[in-house]
Amino acid sequence: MNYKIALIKGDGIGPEIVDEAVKVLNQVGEKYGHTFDYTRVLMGGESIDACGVPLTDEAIAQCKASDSVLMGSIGGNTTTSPWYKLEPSLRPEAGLLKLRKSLGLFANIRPAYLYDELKAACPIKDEIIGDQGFDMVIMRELTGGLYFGERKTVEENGVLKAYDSLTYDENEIRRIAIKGFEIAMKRRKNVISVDKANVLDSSRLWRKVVEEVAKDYPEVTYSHMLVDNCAMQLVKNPGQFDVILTENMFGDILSDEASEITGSIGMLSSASLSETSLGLYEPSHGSAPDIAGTNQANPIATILSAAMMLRYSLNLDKEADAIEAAVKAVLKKGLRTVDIMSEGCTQLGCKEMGDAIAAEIQ
Ligand SMILES: NC(=O)c1ccc[n+]([C@@H]2O[C@H](COP(=O)([O-])OP(=O)(O)OC[C@H]3O[C@@H](n4cnc5c(N)ncnc54)[C@H](O)[C@@H]3O)[C@@H](O)[C@H]2O)c1
Ligand SMILES: CC(C)[C@H](C(=O)O)[C@@H](O)C(=O)O
Repeated sequence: MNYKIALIKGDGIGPEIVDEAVKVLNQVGEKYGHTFDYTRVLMGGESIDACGVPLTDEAIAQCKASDSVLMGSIGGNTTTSPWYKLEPSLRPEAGLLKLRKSLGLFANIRPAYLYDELKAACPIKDEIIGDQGFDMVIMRELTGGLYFGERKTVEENGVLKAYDSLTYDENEIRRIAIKGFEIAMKRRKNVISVDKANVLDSSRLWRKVVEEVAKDYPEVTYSHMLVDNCAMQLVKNPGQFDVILTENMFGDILSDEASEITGSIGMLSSASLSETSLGLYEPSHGSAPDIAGTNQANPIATILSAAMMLRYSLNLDKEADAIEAAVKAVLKKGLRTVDIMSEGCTQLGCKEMGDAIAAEIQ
C-alpha cells in the first residue's frame, strides 16, 4: 500500500529526530511492501521565517490531504529567540495549537513505560520500581481548557492584569472520558481521573461527567485523584497507574514528569487523535534548542510515535510491533543516546541510534 504522510520537521532538534523516524519507516516499508510518500509541511519557527506566520492555511490543507501527520517539535529558546518578540498569536506554539484545533485532535495519548533495560536510567529508587516497573498511558484532553480559553492583558486602574480562562463543556469532557475508558478496556482496566475538584468548577464538572461515562464500563475500575497528589504519586508509586485521564494543562505537566521517570523525556511518544483516522504523531518533548545540531538528541520518542502512527492511523499493527521490537532489541544490546546512558553501555549519536533501530526491523 501507499500512504501519504505530512512531515513537519519543525525547529531545533526537530529535523534531526524526524530524519531518523523516516529512516525507520522506510525500512518498515521495504520489509513489509509499503511506500510512504512524504510531503514537507512548514510549522512553527520554520514557517514564521518562511511565511511570516507559524501555520498557513496551505499547511493545514496539506495535513488534511494526508493519511497522517508526523512531526518533530517546534519552538526556540523562549528567552533568547527572536520568535518570542512577536505577538503571541504569531509565535511557534500558536501554530501547533492551531493545527490541533483545525484537525480536531482532542485526544492525546502519551504512553509512559519503563523498559527493563532502562532501569538504571530511571531516577526512582529500585525498591519503589520493583520487578514490575510501570506501564501507564496518559490520556490528555487536547483542544480545550486553559489553552483555548479567552485570554487578555489589560490595564485596570493603572495596574496590568492578565486573564486566562479555563472552560470545558460536558461534551468535550465526555468524548475524552470515553477514549480513556476505551483504552483502559484494552489494557489493565483501570482509570484514574485526575482533576482539581477541591478548587475548580471545571474539575467538578469533569468528575460528574467521568462518573456518568464510567457507568458504561462496569469492567473498568476507576477513581479520582487530585492533580497535586498525582504529581507526588507518580514518583512515589508509578506502578499504580494504568490510564491517567486528565485535562489539557494537567496532562501537559504530568506527562513531562512521567517521561522523566522512564529514563528521559526523549523516550516519550505521543499520538493526537481526532474522530477520524487522521492523527498527529510527535514526541512529547520540545525542540531542545540547547542540543540542536549536535547529534545528541534521542530519536526514540519520535520513532515510537511513528509506530503509533502505523497502529492508530494506518492500521498497520504488525509493522508497529516491528518498530517497538526493534527499539527494545537496540536497548537490550546496550546501545544508548547520552540522555539514557549508563555504565557498561555504548553511547550513540542521534543518527547512529536511528541506523541501529532501522537495522533491527524484522
Ligand atoms: N510539541 C512540541 O513541539 C513542543 C513540546 C514542548 C516544548 N516545545 C517547545 O520547545 C522549546 C524548548 O522547550 P523546553 O526547553 O522547555 O523543553 P524541551 O523538551 O525542548 O527540553 C527540555 C530538556 O530536555 C532535553 N531534551 C528534550 N528532548 C530531548 C531528546 N529527544 N533527547 C535528549 N534530550 C532531550 C533538552 O535538551 C532540555 O534539556 C520551547 O520553544 C517550547 O515551547 C515544543
Ligand atoms: C509547545 C506546547 C504548546 C505544547 C503543549 O503545551 O501542549 C507542548 O508542551 C506539548 O506538550 O506538546
